[in-house]
Amino acid sequence: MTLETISEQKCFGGVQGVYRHDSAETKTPMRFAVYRPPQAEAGPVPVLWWLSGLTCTEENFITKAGAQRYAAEHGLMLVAPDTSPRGLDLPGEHDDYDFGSGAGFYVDATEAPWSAHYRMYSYLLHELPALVAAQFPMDPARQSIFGHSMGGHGALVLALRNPDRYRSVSAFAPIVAPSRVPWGEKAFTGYLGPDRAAWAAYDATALVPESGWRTPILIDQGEADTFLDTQLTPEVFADVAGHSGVSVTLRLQPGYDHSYYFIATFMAEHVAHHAAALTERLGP
Ligand SMILES: N[C@@H](CCC(=O)N[C@@H](CS)C(=O)NCC(=O)O)C(=O)O
Repeated sequence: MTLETISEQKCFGGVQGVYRHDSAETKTPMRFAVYRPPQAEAGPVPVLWWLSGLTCTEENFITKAGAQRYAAEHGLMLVAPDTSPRGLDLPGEHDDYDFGSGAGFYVDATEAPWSAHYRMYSYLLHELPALVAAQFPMDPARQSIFGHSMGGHGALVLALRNPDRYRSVSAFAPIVAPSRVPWGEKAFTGYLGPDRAAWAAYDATALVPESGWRTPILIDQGEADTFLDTQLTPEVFADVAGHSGVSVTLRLQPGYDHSYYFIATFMAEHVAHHAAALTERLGP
């Protein structure tokens, strides 16, 4: 596994890096960002995965969210991947902001031509963790995940389908019921085909009842977010989770919109939420 360093810069005593590798899952070069906290110099540290929303690359989070300060305080590594394969030119791939490039929706596509490359679910569950564990001082036994909007959807789906992999999950303005909202219906039709039965594997609200998820889920949602009622609908997830015995803290934040200004405002609390789970001693 060859890793190319794009940049490395000192940040809050640690190192913010951007890297590129050839992905076996997407059959494209993929970029991702890793923040190594100062504690990583002494040995492996827990890792907190961040998944971004529509139109983002690996850059938005590391330049706008302000998470490095809190990761350094708690001794957590942050990893932020890109949101889709890049460098392809599939038919229509770059036409819309909510489908194709920048909009991989963290699924393994089954519909041609996307199925050959748009395999972000497997990329994030298998390939990238193996690469990061091999190349950086990451403790694979301590992983958590969070994200924004489409990335909140990805974080919830990865966590709910893999409760033994991740200790905690949180989200900012997540898409929680993609099978029922226009962004999700468009993406899932394109990537997974018209059979809605196949969509449930990537729908947090459909997954949560049988997920076996155990730790409290934190969701922050701006009340002035213009996507709230049409695309995000967090109360739908909170209701179903509540009836399934999964604890969800849904915080509606007055005046906040969908932007990284909102994310940055509540970032400290999300990193602390994960740090508590990642540094808790498990077992006897
Ligand atoms: N209306 C927006 C929708 C995309 C959007 O709001 N993207 C959010 C995630 S869903 C984002 O994080 N954008 C990048 C940024 O703010 O840095 C557009 O067309 O660009």
